Amino acid sequence: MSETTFQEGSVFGQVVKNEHEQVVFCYDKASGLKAIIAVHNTVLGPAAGGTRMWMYKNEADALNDVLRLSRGMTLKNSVAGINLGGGKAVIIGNSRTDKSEALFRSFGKYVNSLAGKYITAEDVGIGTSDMEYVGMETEHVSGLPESMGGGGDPSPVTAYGVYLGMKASAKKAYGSDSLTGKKVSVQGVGHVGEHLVERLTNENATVYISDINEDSLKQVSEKFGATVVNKDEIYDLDVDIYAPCALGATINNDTLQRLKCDIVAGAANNQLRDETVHANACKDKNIIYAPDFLINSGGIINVYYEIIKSYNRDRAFAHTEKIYDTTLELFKKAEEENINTHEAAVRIALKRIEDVGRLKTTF
Ligand SMILES: NC(=O)c1ccc[n+]([C@@H]2O[C@H](COP(=O)([O-])OP(=O)(O)OC[C@H]3O[C@@H](n4cnc5c(N)ncnc54)[C@H](O)[C@@H]3O)[C@@H](O)[C@H]2O)c1
Repeated sequence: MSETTFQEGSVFGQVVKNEHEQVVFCYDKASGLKAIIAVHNTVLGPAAGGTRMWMYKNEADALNDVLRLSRGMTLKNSVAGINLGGGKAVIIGNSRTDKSEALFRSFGKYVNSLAGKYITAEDVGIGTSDMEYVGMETEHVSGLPESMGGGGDPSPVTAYGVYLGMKASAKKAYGSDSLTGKKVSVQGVGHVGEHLVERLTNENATVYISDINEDSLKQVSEKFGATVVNKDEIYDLDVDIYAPCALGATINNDTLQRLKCDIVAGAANNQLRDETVHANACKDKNIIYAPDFLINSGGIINVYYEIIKSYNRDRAFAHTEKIYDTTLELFKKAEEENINTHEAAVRIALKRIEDVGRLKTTF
C-alpha cells in the first residue's frame, strides 16, 4: 500500500503522531452537542478517562487537548498497574450556561456507540448530575456516587497516593521518608489538596497553602493550622517540598527560576509546561520531580475497582499503596539510565503495555 503523508498539525497528522486508535467527532444539532472522544490505546483494557467540558477558543485547541489528555491516561493507567487503556472526551461549551439533559444524553449515546471501548467519568466542568444523564444512555460510565453503587469521591485516594509519592521522594532526597519537620507548600486546597494537608499535618510537617478561593483557604487553615500565603508568593517560599494541587503547567521557565524546593510532588495533571524541557530542567537543578501521572493515579485506581465491579475502598487504598515502591523504582531507573524522572515513568508505562500486548498474542 502506498504511504500517505500527513501534514504535521493536521487532524490525521496529530492522530498518527500520537498513535491514537480512534477519534470520534460527535455533533447533535438539536441539543447543541459538539464533542470529541479520543481512544488512545486499548491494549491493557477499555480506554478510560473523564469527560471535560470547556469553552475552547477553537476546535484545534479542543482536539489538541483531548489527544494529549487521552495519551496521558494510557500512561497513567499503565503505570498504575490497572487493566485499563487510555481515553478522554471533551465537550466544547460553557459549563455554566450550555448544559442540558438533552446534551448529556446525546453525548451518552455517542459513548454507547463505542460499545465499551471507551468508559467515561467526570472531569473539569462536569458534575455528578451530568453523568447521571449520560448514564441514562450508556452503562459505560464510572466514578458514580456511592448512593448509585459507585466508588464515590476519588479525592481521598488520590491524596493518599500523592502523599506516598511525596514520602518516596523524601526518602530519595533525604535518606528518610519522614515528613516530620519538613516545610511543604500546597497550591490549591480543593478536594485533593485538603486531604493532603490533613495527612501532612498529621505527620507534623509545616504546611503553607494558597488558593484563589478565600473560603477554602480559611476553612483549611483553621482546621489544620496551615499558614496561608499569597497565590503568587507560593513559588518563592523557602520550602523543602512544593505540591501543585490546582493547575497544570506550573513547572515552567518562570517558576523554575524561583522555586527553592528539593522536591515537586503534587496532584495536578500536566504539571510540566513542556514534558522534556522542564523535566530536564528539574534534573539539572537537582529538584526531584515525582511524575504527576504516577503519584495522582489513586483516583483512577479507585474508579478501576468500580469498573471491574468489585468496588471496595480498602482495596483501592491497598492498590494505591504501590505508588510508594513504583516511585522509588523509577527514581532508580532515572539514575541508572541518566534520564529525567518523567521519561523514566513513561518508559515503565510503555514497557508494561508492550509486555502485556505481547502476552495477548500468545494464545
Ligand atoms: N480529584 C481527583 O481525584 C484527582 C485525580 C487526579 C488528578 N487530579 C488533579 O488534581 C488537581 C486538584 O484536583 P481537585 O479534585 O482537588 O480539584 P478542585 O477543583 O477540588 O481543587 C482545585 C483547587 O485549586 C484552586 N485553584 C485554582 N487556581 C488556583 C491558583 N492559581 N492558585 C491556587 N489555587 C488555585 C481552586 O480554587 C480549588 O480550590 C487538578 O489538577 C486535578 O486535575 C485530581
